[in-house]
Amino acid sequence: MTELLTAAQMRAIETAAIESGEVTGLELMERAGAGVVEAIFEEWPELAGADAAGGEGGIARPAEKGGVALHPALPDSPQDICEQKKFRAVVLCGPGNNGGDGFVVARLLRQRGWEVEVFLYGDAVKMPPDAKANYERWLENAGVHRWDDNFIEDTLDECDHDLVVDAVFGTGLTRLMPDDTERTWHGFVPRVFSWHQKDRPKYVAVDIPSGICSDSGRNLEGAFPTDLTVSFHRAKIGHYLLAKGPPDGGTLWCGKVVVKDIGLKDACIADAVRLFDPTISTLTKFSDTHKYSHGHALILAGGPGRTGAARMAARGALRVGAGLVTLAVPPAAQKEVAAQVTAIMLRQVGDATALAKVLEDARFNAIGLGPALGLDEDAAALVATALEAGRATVLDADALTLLAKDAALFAKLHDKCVLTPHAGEFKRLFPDIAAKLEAVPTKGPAYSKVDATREAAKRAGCLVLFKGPDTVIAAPDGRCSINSAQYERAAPWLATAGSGDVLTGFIAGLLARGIAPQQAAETAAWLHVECALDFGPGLIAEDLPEQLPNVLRRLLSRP
Ligand SMILES: NC(=O)C1=CN([C@@H]2O[C@H](COP(=O)(O)OP(=O)(O)OC[C@H]3O[C@@H](n4cnc5c(N)ncnc54)[C@H](OP(=O)(O)O)[C@@H]3O)[C@@H](O)[C@H]2O)[C@@H](O)CC1
Ligand SMILES: Nc1ncnc2c1ncn2[C@@H]1O[C@H](COP(=O)(O)OP(=O)(O)O)[C@@H](O)[C@H]1O
Ligand SMILES: [K+]
Repeated sequence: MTELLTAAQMRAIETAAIESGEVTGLELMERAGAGVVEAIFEEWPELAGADAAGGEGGIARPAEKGGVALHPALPDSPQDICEQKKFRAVVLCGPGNNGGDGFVVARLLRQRGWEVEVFLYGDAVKMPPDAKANYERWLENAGVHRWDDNFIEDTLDECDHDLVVDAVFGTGLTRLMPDDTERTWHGFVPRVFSWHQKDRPKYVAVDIPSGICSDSGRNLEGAFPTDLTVSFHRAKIGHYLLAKGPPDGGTLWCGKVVVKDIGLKDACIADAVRLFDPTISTLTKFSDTHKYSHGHALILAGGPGRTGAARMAARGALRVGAGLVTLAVPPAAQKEVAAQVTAIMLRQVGDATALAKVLEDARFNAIGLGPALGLDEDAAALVATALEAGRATVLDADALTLLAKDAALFAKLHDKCVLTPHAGEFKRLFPDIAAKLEAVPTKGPAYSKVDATREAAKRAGCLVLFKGPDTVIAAPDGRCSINSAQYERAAPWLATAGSGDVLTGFIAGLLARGIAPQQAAETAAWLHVECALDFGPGLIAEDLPEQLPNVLRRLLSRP
């Protein structure tokens, strides 16, 4: 599993490496800049075509150290900049070490013969030492434009650039994007999202798009969207939490995330958030004795006309490997369900008393309930009885709404429970936490979906799986992972009616197999996305369980 870091964790790793003497900050910055250039050429090999003919010093410019004034030898109109055609880049540098990385990128591109224009936001005199060293090194052979929103906007509009590098702010973004970057942002958004515009420049973010908070993924107003984001050592949490999309759609701000090794060692970070990837051992844990050793899941169905959700959950539980699955069905819906299922068993459960009777059989070791269960008192009594049984239990949909309405019911949650809210259900269950998440952020690090899910899990005393393309799974003790359906795992067609019901079944099935709640929820969520990717667009919820054998076969044949 890959660790995702916060800015503070990344800074601590960097500081420890520098203090131990194994590397200097300047070396790390050089590797970071080189990593960005390498990633650019890997992503767009056609840009690597330039030879090093220009070389450093290829364009003679008087040196001017220490100042931020517009360099006297630089052209002062976009037309002048555009005069000559070779590979062209604009590098936007900020006042911190992110800007320092930008100066390295600018120098390395220039060494390859590129024409590079650099704009600096902020005061060079106040730059941190490594960034300043690279700024000064750049000034030895070239110049820097002082930040001017209008000039940048016009330059980008009028010139035939191949590349724009955003090195304005990285992990050090602490407050809203400044007003004087606004026009540049207005220029970025339509250009980056006009995907069909031929020959538009490639947009690359150093570490994270400026304006996106690296701990929360939230947009501190005016984020610069990009095609490619190049981060260092480990991806940051913010790369995987979905910021609200730009005005014209929900495309991700980061474009694609590439992580470059800069020679830092792994550190043991106790509370790191992880990007989930399953271990095969979880799924191969088939016993060779009998079906009961693979557990028996009980899925509660709703009344007549509302049994489809539970049937899909039951099918999911069976496909994921529960030894047996029984649907607990109200008498009035018995015929409807019997006509539709074969491998799944049925039990009549008319009320909470009947459920308690069924659960006297200790072989029912996992329960799934909520999808289309109903919201009346009888349904609430079923939830109470299920919780009192103390089994591994996944609660979804109506069960979550019932929990939100009744504090006494909520208090019955225990450490073998898994709650699977989508954003609306999360808000019903944890309105105060959701309000913090919905509040417009004004500073970094901003409150994140990870923070919210951890807080919810602690309050509920059980595992919480907060759904979405960036599903966050947190345990009460703070252990936390993200199951991403973004970037190369994007599967927006998974957002289809009933797909959450199947997820409930996957979790219940894995719980029945004796897998602990956190591992069961993480594995189920991962398999769920994998099934959607395997099937592709056109998917409906019923397809998900049927896709599982293919996914499992592929997983089990992994080297
Ligand atoms: N850590 C590592 O291992 C490595 C890190 N590396 C690189 O360093 C980057 C982190 O550098 P960083 O810490 O200097 O922060 P950075 O993002 O440049 O910004 C800080 C500056 O911005 C300013 N500022 C902030 N918000 C603002 C706003 N809204 N509006 C205006 N100003 C604002 C802030 O001002 P202040 O808050 O101090 O007043 C300060 O001047 C990281 O992303 C990576 O690229 C690599 O070299 C490899 C190794
Ligand atoms: N854009 C998306 N990309 C991938 N998966 C998504 C996306 N939006 C939602 N999902 C997933 O789809 C499922 C929807 O579940 P839910 O909202 O409970 O729907 P339903 O109640 O119809 O079953 C969840 O597993 C959620 O994580
Ligand atoms: K950046």
